Amino acid sequence: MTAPLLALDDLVVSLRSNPALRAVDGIDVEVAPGEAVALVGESGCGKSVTAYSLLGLLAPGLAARGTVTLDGAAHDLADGDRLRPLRGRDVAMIFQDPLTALNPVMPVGRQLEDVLRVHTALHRRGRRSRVLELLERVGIPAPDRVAGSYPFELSGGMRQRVLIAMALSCRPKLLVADEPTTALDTTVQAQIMDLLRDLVHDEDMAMLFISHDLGLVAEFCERVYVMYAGRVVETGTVRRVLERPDHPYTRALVDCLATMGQGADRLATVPGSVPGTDAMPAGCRFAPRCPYAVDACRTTDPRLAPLPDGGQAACLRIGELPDARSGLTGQAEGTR
Ligand SMILES: Nc1ncnc2c1ncn2[C@@H]1O[C@H](COP(=O)(O)OP(=O)(O)OP(=O)(O)O)[C@@H](O)[C@H]1O
Repeated sequence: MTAPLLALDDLVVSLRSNPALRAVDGIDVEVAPGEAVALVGESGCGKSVTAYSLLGLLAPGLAARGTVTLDGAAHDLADGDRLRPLRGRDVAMIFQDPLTALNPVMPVGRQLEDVLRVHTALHRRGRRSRVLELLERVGIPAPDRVAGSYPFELSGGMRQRVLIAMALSCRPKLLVADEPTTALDTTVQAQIMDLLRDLVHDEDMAMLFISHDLGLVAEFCERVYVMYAGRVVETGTVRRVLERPDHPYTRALVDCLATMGQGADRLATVPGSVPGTDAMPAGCRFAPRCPYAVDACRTTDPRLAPLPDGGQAACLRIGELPDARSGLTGQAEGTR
């Protein structure tokens, strides 16, 4: 791999009230220039906390440690304030709910101009025309009218486009997108995903895409990190992970996707739930929900290890599990 654009090294995020409790527990993530990489997992696995850490935007009750290296320059993640200059300039983020990220009492054009004033040397007229150019770039049909609108006057899809324009305004090298389409209906969701795909391609921007939706990840990303209970449990190319998921948790997620593909009328879910930071099981954190778990899984904490066909997974029973393809529909062995 070429030198990564982004490397998160041994990120740990703990609760200030009790540092023994960890929302993220020692993960490494790399993104190459121009690459679209996903963090995937159910709600509560630590995806958002990971993204916020690298932008120095963690909630006050949480503390990060570890290193982020961006374009060759290393930064200590413990010092969120020092990460601030990276925001907007090198890394931009778009959020789940665009309404909370926009100022409700200022027209969106002015908000975009403000970002340009802080981060560029453009003069007033230059900023004005750049705002219109950016709004046009993100597919807003009447940029002049939209620039003068307040956020509440725009639809959810339009607001997300405005936020994407804001993220693009300083030509960041990396776009972090945290569930950017969750709040939108399906048609608009597809339009926003198409827009993001085009931008990543045309602007040669890298993307860290955060989602619980393996289907979106499959369409959109090249590599994936599957997170469970604050850890990365599997990583590899999206293609390999979807076709031959190795970790039982990834298999369960892929299974849900396959069930939905077969026209299930309910959203398929993995039975059980992700443990909270104060209830992490000993041994493998997925063992209580894992159909393949044996006694050793409940006492030994598995570490990521290379897989024969590329990527890595953290499971004691890799190699003993049934073929992943049959694992999609097959039953677990009677090994409990
Ligand atoms: N401010 C906070 N204080 C204490 N614990 C937190 C805080 N924010 C998140 N957590 C905990 O950290 C863990 C990871 O949460 P996180 O929001 O990163 O998960 P996620 O995978 O992004 O889920 P979602 O898709 O719902 O955002 C969870 O156990 C959560 O309860």
